[in-house]
Amino acid sequence: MSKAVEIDIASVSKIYGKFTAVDAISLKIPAGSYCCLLGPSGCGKTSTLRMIAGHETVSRGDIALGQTVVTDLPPAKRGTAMMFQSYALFPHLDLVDNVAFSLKMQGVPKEQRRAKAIDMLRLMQMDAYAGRHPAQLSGGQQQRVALARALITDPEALLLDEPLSALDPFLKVRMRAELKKLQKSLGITFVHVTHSQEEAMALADLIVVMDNGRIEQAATPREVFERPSTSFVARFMGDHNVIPGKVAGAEDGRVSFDVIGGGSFQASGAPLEAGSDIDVAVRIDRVRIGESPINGLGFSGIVSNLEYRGPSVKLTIDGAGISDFTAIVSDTAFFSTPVDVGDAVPVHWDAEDAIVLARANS
Ligand SMILES: Nc1ncnc2c1ncn2[C@@H]1O[C@H](COP(=O)(O)OP(=O)(O)OP(=O)(O)O)[C@@H](O)[C@H]1O
Repeated sequence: MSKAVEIDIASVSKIYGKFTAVDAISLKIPAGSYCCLLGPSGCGKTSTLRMIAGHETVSRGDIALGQTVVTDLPPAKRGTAMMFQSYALFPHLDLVDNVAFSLKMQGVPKEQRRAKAIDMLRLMQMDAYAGRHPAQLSGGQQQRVALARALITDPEALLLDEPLSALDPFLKVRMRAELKKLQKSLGITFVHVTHSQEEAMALADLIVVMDNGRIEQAATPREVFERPSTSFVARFMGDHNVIPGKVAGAEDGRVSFDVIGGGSFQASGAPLEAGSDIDVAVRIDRVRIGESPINGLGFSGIVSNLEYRGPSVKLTIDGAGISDFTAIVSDTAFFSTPVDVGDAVPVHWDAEDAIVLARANS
């Protein structure tokens, strides 16, 4: 039943009064992919989603679904469906009438729309509850009904605004797996707004990291994790130490840099002019402790905090002008030579795990 379409966002801006919430973004979301718009509160992800849906006007630029430019079309004519954060179910209607609502608006005869609504409830394994009202359902069940209601129009793209935020942590993880399964089985394009890195990593084929109305990086979860393109992405994804410094020199794909008031280090990256301000990202899970640093790939510092996490231990270390440097080491590695808060410890990493990034614009 797949009739997925590519979503093409071309130089789209959203301006509220004098405030630019979305700033000339361009993005192609491949047909049939699961795309997560990810970023902190206020970065413009909901405005972007609402412009795709047609619930918000586009100030500049164009949006196309497949071959159709939808910029000026009303929501119902776009081939998209939207699922809202609060689910927006009608409390006075039973589940069948809730799910059948948009078909009623389209003038589909009662028997036909009820039959389709029951089919959709069956797809979401909610047909046994068809006669209930929303208040008689759990959060996860309400979410399934909201999905059935969004999918009843056979959309080419489903747009989801923080669909898991109302659920408790346990249910969140379960419904997340269901969303992914549903997207795979329907084969349509999903665009899902979230501020959770973990959620985006778990779900997306394409993660679009946004900040201040702009796209910082659009890539697969693995690329975003392994090769963050900016310091903002590295910091926001939370899996890197971001160390500010100044370029001292460069040769053979290595950049030497100095931390203000601290040590001199090396990282991987293209040559940059000496004196340029840079950030360097070091993967927190690739840092080793207890090995003497060589060739500017580590330092000696003092352990300022320890967190035991079961399979791993998180250490916070200060030294060489770097504060709150984080290392995640396996429990086995940690307990073979344990250290305590206040101990001096050498930390070490490989050159390919320290990458030069564009300095954050903030
Ligand atoms: N109708 C509006 N009028 C004026 N400003 C608005 C309006 N809607 C959103 N904004 C502003 O635009 C910016 C982007 O909002 P948007 O809702 O797109 O962000 P978001 O990334 O989805 O944030 P959140 O995660 O908090 O929902 C915010 O600074 C917000 O205050």
